[in-house]
Amino acid sequence: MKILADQNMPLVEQYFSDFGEVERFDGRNLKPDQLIDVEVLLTRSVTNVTSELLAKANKLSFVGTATIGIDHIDTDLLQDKNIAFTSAPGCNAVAVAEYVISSLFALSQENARPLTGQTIGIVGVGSIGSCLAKKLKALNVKLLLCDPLKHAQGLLNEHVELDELLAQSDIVTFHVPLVKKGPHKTLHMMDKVRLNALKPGTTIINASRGDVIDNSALLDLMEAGADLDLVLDVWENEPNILTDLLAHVRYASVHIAGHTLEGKARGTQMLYQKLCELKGVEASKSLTDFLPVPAITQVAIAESFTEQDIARLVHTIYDVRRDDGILLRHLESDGFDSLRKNYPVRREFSTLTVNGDGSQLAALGQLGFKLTN
Ligand SMILES: NC(=O)C1=CN([C@@H]2O[C@H](COP(=O)(O)OP(=O)(O)OC[C@H]3O[C@@H](n4cnc5c(N)ncnc54)[C@H](O)[C@@H]3O)[C@@H](O)[C@H]2O)C=CC1
Ligand SMILES: O=C(O)C(=O)[C@H](O)COP(=O)(O)O
Repeated sequence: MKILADQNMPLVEQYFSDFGEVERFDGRNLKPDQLIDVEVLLTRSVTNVTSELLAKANKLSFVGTATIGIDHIDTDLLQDKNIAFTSAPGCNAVAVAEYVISSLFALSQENARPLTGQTIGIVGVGSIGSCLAKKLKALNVKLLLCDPLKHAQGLLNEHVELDELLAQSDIVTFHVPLVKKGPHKTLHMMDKVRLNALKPGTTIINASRGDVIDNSALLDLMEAGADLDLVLDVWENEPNILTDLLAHVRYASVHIAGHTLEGKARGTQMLYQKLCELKGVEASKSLTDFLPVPAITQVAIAESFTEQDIARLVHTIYDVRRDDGILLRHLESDGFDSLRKNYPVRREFSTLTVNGDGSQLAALGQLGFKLTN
């Protein structure tokens, strides 16, 4: 069996070589000829799986994307062609939630404004939004949640309409899929009108898809002197982003919010599990077979600790400012995709065990750290 996999997908040889020969491809430059005789195609978000790409795919029976987002895949086409498909729902939800939490603590430190008491609006309350909400409940913040689809299904009681959420929140973070049309479209959900209506001092975090915010309208607003704190991981027209916007962004990164070692590896594993299911074989390999021991595994904490102590703990594992530095310093010379390809190893909070006593400790467990007691 011929298996074609994105060059930035970890552990493919380890998981898939029992099925056949693995070949790698450059995600943004896959050509139809490369799909001749390929049975399994494993992609990430940068490969558009369209009828043009599949024009010569004579043996393709399975397409998997090791991502949560599926806006790059023509799923109707795959269904028409009877090609099995899976994505990796939730694979990097923890990673994105931790990216947001790292950003919140960094801003709180730099703005000398504690998180406690602030109102945080989460737009899109699926895998990522709900994982984030659960973690944030440990921090005494007020949460507002907006997800009209879940609300309509009876799965979210406390839904707040987007415009109300924008008016009431100090910080707004987006976790919606890219939906280009229909009543719940998210393309330019933050258009010129909504951007202009934001309260001065609002923080906007986008780690969903770049097109959710009209980047040109945002640039115009920032150039006109708007007082907003921007944390952007995703951009319109990646990899050729609106570089003028960078100067106005507090933390700018190259679409890496989900790129923990665990998040990416979980994505590969989920595709492996699906292929095993389709082939009727046992999925015997698991993440623990492959993930290395992290550099720091244990830390002790005093019985009583402050928000600053939690921030230090969070930033011991991941400080978003490390990624901001990478983008601003290297974008022109290295390019967006090269920075993504060479992204330094990042681990999740759960790799750190916190030793301590006291009633406050549970909050660290809720944030995702491991506890001994
Ligand atoms: N920056 C990064 O590295 C990553 C970005 N993502 C992006 O984040 C998105 C969300 O991921 P998940 O939470 O796992 O997806 P999900 O599908 O579990 O949740 C998305 C939620 O958004 C809601 N939603 C849809 N349209 C909406 C609207 N107009 N207003 C408010 N809510 C709406 C849905 O009802 C759903 O509950 C993905 O589709 C992907 O595009 C995902 C992983 C990593
Ligand atoms: O899961 C998603 O959706 C994402 O956006 C990925 O985490 C990042 O995409 P890649 O380009 O690394 O596939």
